[in-house]
Amino acid sequence: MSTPALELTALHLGYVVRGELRTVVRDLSLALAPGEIGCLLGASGCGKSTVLRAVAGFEPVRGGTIRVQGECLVSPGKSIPPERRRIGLMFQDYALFPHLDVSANVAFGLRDLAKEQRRQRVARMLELVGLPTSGSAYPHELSGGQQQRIALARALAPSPRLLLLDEPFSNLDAGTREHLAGEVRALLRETGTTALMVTHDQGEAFAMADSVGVMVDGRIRQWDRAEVLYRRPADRAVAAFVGRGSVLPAAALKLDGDGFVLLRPEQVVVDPSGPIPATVVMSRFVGPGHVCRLRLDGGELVDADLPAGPVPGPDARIAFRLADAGPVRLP
Ligand SMILES: Nc1ncnc2c1ncn2[C@@H]1O[C@H](COP(=O)(O)OP(=O)(O)OP(=O)(O)O)[C@@H](O)[C@H]1O
Repeated sequence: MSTPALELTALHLGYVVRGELRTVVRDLSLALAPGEIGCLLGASGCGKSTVLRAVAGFEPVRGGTIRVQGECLVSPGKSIPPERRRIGLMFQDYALFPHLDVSANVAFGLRDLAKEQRRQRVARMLELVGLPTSGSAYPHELSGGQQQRIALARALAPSPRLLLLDEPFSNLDAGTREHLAGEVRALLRETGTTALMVTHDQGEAFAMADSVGVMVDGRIRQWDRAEVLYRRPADRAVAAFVGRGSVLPAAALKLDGDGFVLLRPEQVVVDPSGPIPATVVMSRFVGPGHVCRLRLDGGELVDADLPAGPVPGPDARIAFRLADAGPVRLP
């Protein structure tokens, strides 16, 4: 394998609170190939922003190493300062400078370039993010989505070796978020930029990333492609965090063996001759079909996505079978 663009090895991170070290990230390792987009996905407080801040150089590392393109930035006793890391940032709390126009914002990291080169680079970046005529606008004159594109242009302008994105679209409405995530992904591809993003939003993670790490309590539980996380979650915590579904004892679905299985809503097939009886608790039209909640006779609740057509009302008795690609057994 070629040298990873980013390599975190056995990272330990924490904060000193009232004189005591509180570890919040434990033994975290990951590697991104050149041009790869990775994402840490996890609930609030799991430690994902701390990882990004440590890679940027804003948090001390308590153990482990950070390498970018093979260069060691952090190891025991060594830490290269943030301004020498050549890493681009798109952080929520690193908004555009309100008193500078768009061109000056994008030019911010280009002070080493001659004036004409700088002007050309800014124009190229504004074109890249689809806002070629916005150079003289001020941030407050732009929409939230446009501001994020300018923030991206500013981050990419100095050709960073790595781009870090912290919940980059969380202030935007759901439609804009999805659209922009797709656009930014295409842009990073076009520029061959390696990126590490963090978010608690699965939609954002899946829309952007090649590889996603689900983080629980300071550790990566599973690092995989989105589809693998969805279809073969490594444990119950990942199963519960990624996608909709129900974690049930195998016996509740009349399957052999002990242990638990993950049943996704699309794996429930309503069938009058199916082996599993249930009662409809709730059904809601979402177009083109319905989302339903069913109660099994043992009391377990199951989410089901039913296709378009008549849907039994609340309290109706139904029966279902499992789709061929049935539930996944969980360790
Ligand atoms: N400066 C700090 N001093 C002490 N503890 C902190 C500090 N910053 C964060 N923490 C704690 O570290 C843990 C991880 O915080 P972090 O911000 O990395 O989580 P996160 O997963 O990014 O959450 P969010 O999505 O809410 O930003 C939390 O328990 C938080 O309270």
